[in-house]
Amino acid sequence: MIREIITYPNKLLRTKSKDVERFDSELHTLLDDMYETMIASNGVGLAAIQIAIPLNILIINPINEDDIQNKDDLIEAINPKITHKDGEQVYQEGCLSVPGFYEDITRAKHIIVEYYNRFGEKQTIECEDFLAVAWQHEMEHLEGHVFIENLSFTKRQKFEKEWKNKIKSKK
Ligand SMILES: CC(=O)Oc1ccc(/C=C/C(=O)NCCc2ccccc2)cc1OC(C)=O
Ligand SMILES: [Co+2]
Repeated sequence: MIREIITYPNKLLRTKSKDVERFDSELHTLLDDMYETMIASNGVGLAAIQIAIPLNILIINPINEDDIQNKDDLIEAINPKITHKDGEQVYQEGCLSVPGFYEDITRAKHIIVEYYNRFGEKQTIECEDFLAVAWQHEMEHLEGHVFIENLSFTKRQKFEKEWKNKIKSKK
């Protein structure tokens, strides 16, 4: 089912998530709910903490070259660890927990990640460019960070001002 996505500055987003211990049907339901929730909000990536579950789980469903978000390309990662990163790239990121705000963020260009799939099988993925951005963005959520924390002081001030006006205009 579709769950509520918590948004900045909800304190829960600052939680450091814990490793998954059991690869059971409860985990599978959570993964299915994360997928439904992400797709319903036009997202390409989601970490469990964004639906208030402090577990090291993230999903990424990249859009392919034909501009289709194919479920065949869905990545479900449990207890992921980045084992290697190098290079540098800038990408304009957005986040379902910071709706409507986009900013250029610098991250590693190429990474290697080890993680477990929904059946507890160990996987290793090597990726770069967009997929590397998505992985690093979602992995930051597991550490209790949101992408705007990478902004320079001045850009962060600009964001906070915009965000306050946005929330005021909503009320
Ligand atoms: C108003 C609003 O909510 O705008 C959005 C903001 C973010 C998003 C999705 C962001 C997202 O999936 N981020 C995952 C992390 C990521 C960032 C950059 C590149 C790879 C992976 C969707 C939005 O909704 C629409 C309709 O575009
Ligand atoms: Co995000």
